[in-house]
Amino acid sequence: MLTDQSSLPIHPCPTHMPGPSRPNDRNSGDRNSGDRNSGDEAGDVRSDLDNLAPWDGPADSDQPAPPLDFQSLGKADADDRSDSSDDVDPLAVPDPEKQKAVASGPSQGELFETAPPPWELAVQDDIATAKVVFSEAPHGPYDYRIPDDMRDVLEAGMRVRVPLGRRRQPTTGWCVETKMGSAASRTLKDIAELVDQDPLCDPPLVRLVLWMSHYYQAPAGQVFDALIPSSVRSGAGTRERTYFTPNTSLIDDAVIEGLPKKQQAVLRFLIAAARPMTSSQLMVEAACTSGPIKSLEKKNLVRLETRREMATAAPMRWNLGDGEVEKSHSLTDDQSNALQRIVAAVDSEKGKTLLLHGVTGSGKTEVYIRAIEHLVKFGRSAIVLVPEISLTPQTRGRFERRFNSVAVLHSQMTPAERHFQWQRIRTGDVQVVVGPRSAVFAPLPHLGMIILDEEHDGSFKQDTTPRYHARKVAHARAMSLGVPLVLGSATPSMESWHACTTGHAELVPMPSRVGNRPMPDVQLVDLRVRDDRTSGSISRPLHRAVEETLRDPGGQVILLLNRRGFATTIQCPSCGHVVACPDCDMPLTHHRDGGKAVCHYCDYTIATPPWCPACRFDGIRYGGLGTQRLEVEVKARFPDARIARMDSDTMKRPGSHQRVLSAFRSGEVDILLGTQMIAKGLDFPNVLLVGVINADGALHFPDFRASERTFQLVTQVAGRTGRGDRGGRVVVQTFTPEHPAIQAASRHDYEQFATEEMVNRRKFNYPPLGSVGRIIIRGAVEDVTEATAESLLGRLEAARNQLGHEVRILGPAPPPISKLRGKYRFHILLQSVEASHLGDTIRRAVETFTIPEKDDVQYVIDIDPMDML
Ligand SMILES: Nc1ncnc2c1ncn2[C@@H]1O[C@H](COP(=O)(O)OP(=O)(O)OP(=O)(O)O)[C@@H](O)[C@H]1O
Ligand SMILES: [Zn+2]
Repeated sequence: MLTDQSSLPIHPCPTHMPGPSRPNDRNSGDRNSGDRNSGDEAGDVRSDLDNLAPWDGPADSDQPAPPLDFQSLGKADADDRSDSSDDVDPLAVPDPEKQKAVASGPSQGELFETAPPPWELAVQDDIATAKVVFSEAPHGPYDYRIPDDMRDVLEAGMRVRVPLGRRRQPTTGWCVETKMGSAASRTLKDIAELVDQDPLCDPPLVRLVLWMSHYYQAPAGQVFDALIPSSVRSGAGTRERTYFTPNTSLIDDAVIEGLPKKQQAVLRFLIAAARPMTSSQLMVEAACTSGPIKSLEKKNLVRLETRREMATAAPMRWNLGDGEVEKSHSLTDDQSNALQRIVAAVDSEKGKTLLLHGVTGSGKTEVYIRAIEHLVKFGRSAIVLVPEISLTPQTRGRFERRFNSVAVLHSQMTPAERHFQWQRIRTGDVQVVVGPRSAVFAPLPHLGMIILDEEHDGSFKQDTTPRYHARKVAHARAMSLGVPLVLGSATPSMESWHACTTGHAELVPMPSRVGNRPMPDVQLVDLRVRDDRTSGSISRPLHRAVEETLRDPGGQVILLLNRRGFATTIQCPSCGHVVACPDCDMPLTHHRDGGKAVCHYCDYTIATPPWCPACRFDGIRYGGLGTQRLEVEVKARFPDARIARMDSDTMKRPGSHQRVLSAFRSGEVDILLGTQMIAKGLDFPNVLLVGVINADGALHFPDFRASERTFQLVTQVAGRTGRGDRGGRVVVQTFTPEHPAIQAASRHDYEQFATEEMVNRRKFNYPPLGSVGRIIIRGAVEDVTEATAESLLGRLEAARNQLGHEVRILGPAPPPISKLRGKYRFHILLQSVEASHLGDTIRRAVETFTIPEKDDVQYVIDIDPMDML
């Protein structure tokens, strides 16, 4: 990859490194690292930003690199686009040396005043070095010498143990590059030890790590940790076994003849077996005790080799005897057209993005399956990413029945299972990987396609470092391998829709439902109209509709309320006091089971106070509506109906999700009520009515995506009905029936919504028309935190001005959650039409930005944030 050695920034052995990130000062790197165990935002801490070396080589594959100018979807931030406007490597990371006006680290010149004499250069050419990054601060990269005996073994993507600073024990890091010759080799320390025998990441994945590290401004070591599950890193479910082989160089007939009888027998057996054997295998098969084996070992006539192996056999395959059958349907016209276009993309062997815009119930899954069937014929494999909640037995079953070898990854696997699946995937045993966002990293050796189902779903964005979006990473990975990326949704994200209008993705519409079923009728109930209102949360029209549906034999109802708990505020009617979380300043939610008041941001829980904690007034009031209160009301209104509630409170135990859904499927439940969990992907033909209790819930958030979320939620939940031959209808309760998002959802009109929404986004160049970055600053003392935010703002403005980039910088301001887990929060928003300008500005600003340890303030960079809370 690297050709011009002389221009390399040399990262000398850490102990010799001056400057702010000097690792021998143990604390300096951890300066901003805060409390690593505090949950969501833990660990996503910036200290010194990586001095990334110039990883700007071409892709390893001989596939032509696709053009990269992919507005906001997968724009890989290739700043060196000017070099070659067309063939830009999607994983290219710009050369910091080219960009840096002020070098932050020591340059080669500063370190070595005189050039080494030529004879030394000749020797140095023969020195192999490795670049190593760390997940804990200091993050590197630092160069190390590769000892001769490791030269042929060490590759990028392996873990190594190396001396770091003054630490007594070697530190584990990831090798990201090996190369020959280094002018500074005299000062380099040796790699102490290899942790892995084989790389855990192949070269394309290593490049993906480096690209993610650059784009998301996260330490490469932490990106590796996100890529390689901890169960794999720790070898969960494995054990070490020692194997014996004959030491042929010392063995001849005379030697064997000279041995005692038992040892002779064992050695002959081992030679004849012609494979390495463990001592227990030998003892059984050669019918001996451990004595002769030990003697042979002492005489050096057998060689020992330890290997780490899976201790357990395959975890059980999903129990397919669940009474379901998977029919292979004859395709609808929409489906065959969509399939043709995907197959054409696969056969073109080019990286290409397709957006499958299929209305709810159009049969998108069948298209994915057929497309994968096409791929598997050529020995290739696919990744299917789904929202975690869609990993229901229904989805698993669909894939497992149609392919011989499927790996389903989900959050309830044991570490050993996860490791086992990872190994299976890596050996090329698996045709299809189905899983949530982290499955985008599945190490399939012959990856031929990536599919994101429900691509608009918020769960594809990770909310801890590295704060990646699986769609963007999937795009980068697919394009670098030259394989298609298929995005599927009934309500595509504005990003993906925009990519189609700019020619960066191909739109594949599926406008009709399977069997030409009509889309369900949607009735809007205006909650401002008195006559329709009741004292509860279910309006008269919705009440009537539920009654009618329950009278229909087998008719089922889904009710959506996107708020869990019983009451969302606990307020004193006398003094107005609201019971709030002391750590987050957010109102506590009353949960009836157990009489608890819970903070939904940090889980802080107290017994619900019987009187006002402020004025002792005896008559505290529960306001607002959660799913628990709705359940109580529904039970009272429809006493004969069988009701199930589905939200994260009732779905805590493994398998509970599946139990409720199969009860609903088999007709043992008449009314299923719950949060957005029930809005996604469910396919039940007897659902004749969907009720939305409050469509405005998400509308008034201070977030430019509020309309989009509302449209998606209402459209998706509406799509759960009318999926059988019995039709279906939808009742949506709202205080703003005239809102464009609600209007468009009521007509199932995505295009109308998208067109209007794009006009709004254009006004302020919000994504997808521009890029947004967010920096959250948090600390224990409010004004110190604010002052830190202000000084970061100054850096950002200076960086922008130096670079001459057009970047709008807003803030610092307190976000809606202005206090979380006892820390005050401020945020700064950055906006730019060019993603790379935004990234450069932040990178430049934080390069030398350090916060005094005593301030106890940390900051987090979130590129393409999905929420502003
Ligand atoms: N060609 C076909 N003929 C008959 N039934 C089909 C066909 N294709 C799919 N189906 C069935 O139609 C139903 C809906 O399919 P699927 O769940 O894939 O839709 P979808 O497009 O993913 O919908 P949603 O976006 O609402 O989740 C499933 O029960 C599936 O088995
Ligand atoms: Zn809290």
